Amino acid sequence: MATADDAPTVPGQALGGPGAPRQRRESDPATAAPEHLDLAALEAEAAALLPPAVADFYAGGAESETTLAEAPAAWRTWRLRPRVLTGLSAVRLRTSLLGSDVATPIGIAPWAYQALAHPDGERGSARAAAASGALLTVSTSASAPLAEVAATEPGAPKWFQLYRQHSPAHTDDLARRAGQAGYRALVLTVDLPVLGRRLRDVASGFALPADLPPGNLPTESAVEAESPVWTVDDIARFGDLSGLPVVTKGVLRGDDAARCVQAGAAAVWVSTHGGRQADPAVASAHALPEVVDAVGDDAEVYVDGGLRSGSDVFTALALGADAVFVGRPAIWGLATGGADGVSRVLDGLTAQLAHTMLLCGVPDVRSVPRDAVTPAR
Ligand SMILES: Cc1cc2nc3c(=O)[nH]c(=O)nc-3n(C[C@H](O)[C@H](O)[C@H](O)COP(=O)(O)O)c2cc1C
Ligand SMILES: CCCCCCC(=O)C(=O)O
Repeated sequence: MATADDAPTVPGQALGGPGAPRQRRESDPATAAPEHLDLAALEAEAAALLPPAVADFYAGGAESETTLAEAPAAWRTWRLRPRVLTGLSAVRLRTSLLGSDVATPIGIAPWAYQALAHPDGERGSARAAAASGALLTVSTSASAPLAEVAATEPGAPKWFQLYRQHSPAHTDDLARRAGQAGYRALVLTVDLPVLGRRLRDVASGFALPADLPPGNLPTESAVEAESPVWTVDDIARFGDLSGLPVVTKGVLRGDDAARCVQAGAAAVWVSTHGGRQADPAVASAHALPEVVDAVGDDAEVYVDGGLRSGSDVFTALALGADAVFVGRPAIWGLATGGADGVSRVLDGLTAQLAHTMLLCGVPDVRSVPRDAVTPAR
């Protein structure tokens, strides 16, 4: 049996068809039958386990929550165009992102304060990503220090997401330390010049508990607040400081994507920040083609937002994404099952992707053809 870690292909026979093995190994998407992952049930389970204000902080979006609500539905405005009679019986899931080899094109998006969801926190996400062969993006607002998360499964590829939050010196220091700690890319989140108005948090009075570990907060007692705004010049500056390729996360327009790449970004990440920033904003599923066209072959393109099934992931790859990332599904996995829960989500989605590829006659995640999807009529 091919596994995610030692072989690039996943045979179709194992993907829940007649005679498919029921026994499941972590890190082996070939044996994780698609029906084993029920994200709606997982979401409900997580909401019931978490304190209501924390559950709302994770689930919520900004303003009218239109962007949040439309994100999953926007992927379903595309339809698959299966190719038949291909003789395809195995698919390749392994790919390379900014030079790092991964077993699946589905990674974990940066999300803040993971210790609020489960004691495993960011270290749990790191273990899960390593077990599933997936890329992990670690937030500046992590509840564990960046070096400790990097040292958890040190051989597994991780990227560090940078926010400006405190003093300029502290931000520079985080970028330098991310490079030294072994992160393989620096992700600048550019869609948060100011925090979105999250009305659920206002209503619940959500505040971080006093005993939440400080993570990457500065240690100095007097800390000035820094404007979170980035400019295009920061792409080269923070690339130099960290020694890492820079990814700009939160791009929704082709012209912005082209500016990022011109300024030195190695990749552009299409995102609405999970509907937590501008609202109502264009859905990632609709912004992606414009960004892909603008970037061409000059940089990699990733996407997140509302991806909830293997066919959603397949659609994103067909529209030109090199990889996708999930936020809330990883939160639900961590909240309900710690590191193992996150792995189950990653493996389940990867198995669903493999299943869709087999159904559509597409052998390789690195070259899903654009004509494999069409707008729904
Ligand atoms: C609770 C929560 C915390 C987040 N924290 C961060 C963060 O620290 N940095 C960041 O760049 N994006 C953050 N995001 C946005 C995610 O990286 C990602 O863009 C989004 O969750 C993707 O949409 P999805 O949740 O529908 O998969 C956060 C999202 C959520 C839901
Ligand atoms: C400087 C802003 C911190 C934001 C915290 C995490 C985040 O991105 C979110 O969406 O929430």
